[in-house]
Amino acid sequence: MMAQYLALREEAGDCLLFYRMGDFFELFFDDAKKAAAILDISLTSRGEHAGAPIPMCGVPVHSAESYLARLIRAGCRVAIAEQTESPAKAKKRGGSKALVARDIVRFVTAGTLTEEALLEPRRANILAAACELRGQVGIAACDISTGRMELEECAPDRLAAALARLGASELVAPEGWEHLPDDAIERPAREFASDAGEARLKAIHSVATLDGFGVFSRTMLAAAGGLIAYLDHVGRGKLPLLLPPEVRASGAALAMDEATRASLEILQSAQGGRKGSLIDAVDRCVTGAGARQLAEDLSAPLLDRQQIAERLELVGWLHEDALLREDLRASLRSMPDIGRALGRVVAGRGSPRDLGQLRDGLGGARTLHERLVRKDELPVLLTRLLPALAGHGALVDLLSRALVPAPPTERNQGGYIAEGYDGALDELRRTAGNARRAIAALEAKYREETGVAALKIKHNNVLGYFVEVPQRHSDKLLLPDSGFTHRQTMAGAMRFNALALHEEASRITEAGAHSLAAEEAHFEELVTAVVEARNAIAATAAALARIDVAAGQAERAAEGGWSRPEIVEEPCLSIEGGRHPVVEAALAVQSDRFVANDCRLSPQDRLWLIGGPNMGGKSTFLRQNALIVLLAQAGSFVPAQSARIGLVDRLFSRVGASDNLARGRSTFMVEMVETAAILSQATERSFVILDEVGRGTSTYDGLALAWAVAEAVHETNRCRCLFATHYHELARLAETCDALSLHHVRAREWKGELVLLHELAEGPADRSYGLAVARLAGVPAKVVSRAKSVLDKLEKGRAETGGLAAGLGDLPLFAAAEAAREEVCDILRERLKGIDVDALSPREALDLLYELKLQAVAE
Ligand SMILES: Nc1ncnc2c1ncn2[C@@H]1O[C@H](COP(=O)(O)OP(=O)(O)OP(=O)(O)O)[C@@H](O)[C@H]1O
Repeated sequence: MMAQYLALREEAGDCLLFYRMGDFFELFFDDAKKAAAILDISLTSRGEHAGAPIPMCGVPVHSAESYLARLIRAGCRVAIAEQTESPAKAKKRGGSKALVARDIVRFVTAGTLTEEALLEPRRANILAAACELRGQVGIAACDISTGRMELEECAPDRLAAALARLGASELVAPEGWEHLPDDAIERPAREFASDAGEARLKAIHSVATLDGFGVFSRTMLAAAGGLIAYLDHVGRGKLPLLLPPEVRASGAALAMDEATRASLEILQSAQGGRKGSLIDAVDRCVTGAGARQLAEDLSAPLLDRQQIAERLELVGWLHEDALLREDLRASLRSMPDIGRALGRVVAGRGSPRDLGQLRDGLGGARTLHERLVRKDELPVLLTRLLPALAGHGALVDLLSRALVPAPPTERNQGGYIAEGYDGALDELRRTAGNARRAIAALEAKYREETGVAALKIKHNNVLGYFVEVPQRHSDKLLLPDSGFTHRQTMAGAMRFNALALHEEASRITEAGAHSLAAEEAHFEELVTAVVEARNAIAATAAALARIDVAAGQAERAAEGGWSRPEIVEEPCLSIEGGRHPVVEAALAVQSDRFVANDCRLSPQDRLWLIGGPNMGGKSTFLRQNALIVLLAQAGSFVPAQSARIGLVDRLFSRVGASDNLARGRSTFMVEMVETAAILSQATERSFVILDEVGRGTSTYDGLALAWAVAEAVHETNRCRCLFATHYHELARLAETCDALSLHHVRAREWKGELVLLHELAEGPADRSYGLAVARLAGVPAKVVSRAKSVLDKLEKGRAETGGLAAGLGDLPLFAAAEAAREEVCDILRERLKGIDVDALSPREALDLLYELKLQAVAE
């Protein structure tokens, strides 16, 4: 056994090995230690290896799923080694000591789950593959629980942002790749071959060319090849559901990098959970599929005004008609998750219950279609979605005729094919039923014949049917001519067989086996019918999800008094009465009111410097505007009285000195790396929020950096930007930057107490209130008073010297300083251009070089 185990262990690689032994999956050696610790089960030992006891732990097969779920959540991957022959067969093959053959039948990994119990209903489960070809990165992503597959291509420096958008549970990449992302599972580089990828996709979808699905680059196909090869590996050759791949055009979505996503807490709060995130505050979907679609929408808001308008039109339509919305949501709520049921069926892990879910879901979609199609003036998006809801009539009828109303999750007991579907099956069931009745009649007959009133006919899995009498009444049945044969003696009872009973029991067993086989055959037929219709079923699931998202957004808008944003081309951002959905919800819990604020950015006034006290609401204001942009471009209503938004191509959010120690960089370093990314990437169509950039270093350095960054954003990037800062000195930028204006969050000191008004006003902040906030926070009065005297001294010094920013007014503007440097370069460039290198003698060339060098240094 050890040799077999070690061979499988080797094959399992870095996965834990679940080694099937009878009714248990056993784990040995380090696997056992690791699993026992994670699962909190006892670690025992069995036998010896190399002179030491072998650590072992195990989990029962029937409850393996919940243990697997915990291991996967803890970041493990598991190889399942099953017995591939029965013990009887092994004995026949190799005698009584023969070892049952075992093989790894499947790998269970975070990205390749299909089991309902292991998946979160409201979250997509993405497996991604990435690789590089000729300087471009290809990414293939799929959710095998629903089969959706997407291919994209990007530059290597966009890889992190693309992966952040996908939020994959598992990522595979070629081993040794220069851009190998953290946490990627390394796979042999040869698996990422574009030819093989293309061939596999064609074979999976039975097409001669992929042109019908879109235009795919070699890079994308190479990534697809890597993805499919990995799926082959984990499924041991059995592929899950894969729908035709879709191309995600680069630039189709609002670009957001990882830091922006994290700081805006879109799908996850800073604490790591869904609670406190944007999606938690906006999700009113009634189906898991709707919630998954919403998460995708929020992760990749649109850039196409037409598409955004179509989504908004549908939300608006459902917003206006509350009755229809409620009705629609009630129907959707009762519908099963057909996308995932389909995924399981196609992966070969479907159950009768999954088929029942498909029947109910597709039937529900058909009813919804009938109801909606009768309405006048349907929104464009809905008219496009509606056809996908119908068209499954024949399949729904087949499933309805074939299945019982509530089919079980297990197939081995049968009983899921409905009566009337198959005459022969009904006959078999009748035979079994008759035999059961005959057995009941036999019991009465035997009682009468033997005169033992306590005689019973019972059944168990070992003996089958038998007659049981109390020990003291057994004499009569033990008589040689009684017609009963003794089978077993128990404490206080005796068990017998009888010919008539045996005959009836055989009839039941035989009919049972036949009907089970008949049901099994019907199950396979039904699965085939579903598999054939897989693309159409997936389209129905997607349409239902999209309708649920829109209805949920309409519901959320009605609940919170949200409005429909207007998306325009010119780079403006006019938000009246904007609110932060998460902060507002948190305040509502404590019955506090959120103070709505306006934001009015335009090409003439595109950078707002926002000052004001700590806790005054600066960060909240910055973020709420970013979130409103994000929601609007995702096609949602927004928490504002009105919003006019110039389409944003990239969204950046930076919070000064946020903690990112996990990456081993100092907070200030992180802040600067992130700021550098903005300065190099933000365009005139971008929207940037910068929250206290520069605060992570000394005052002078911080102020200098904040100053230069604000100037560069104003002069070079020319994007819309909200810049929160504590440096009063920055206010002087308003003197030189004409599209920059000063704002502050208001506060008042009233009877010595600080009152934060959370209200945005024009003009610079008058003072910091830092000490007042410290007092509010409970810093001891003695310390605050000492700070006050230090502050007085500092302020006196500032008044005398002109303060930290003294003299900065004479500094040439960022662009002007840059231009001066450019000029020098231009003179040199001009001279270089004029040189005919071939006409120079070596001596002349050397002289020229000296001259140029002299000029460059002199300038
Ligand atoms: N518009 C608002 N209406 C009501 N309460 C608000 C508003 N904005 C912020 N708050 C409350 O004030 C708290 C602090 O807000 P926020 O973090 O935005 O302040 P800040 O000015 O960025 O502070 P700091 O400078 O210390 O980072 C929030 O957690 C919230 O409870």
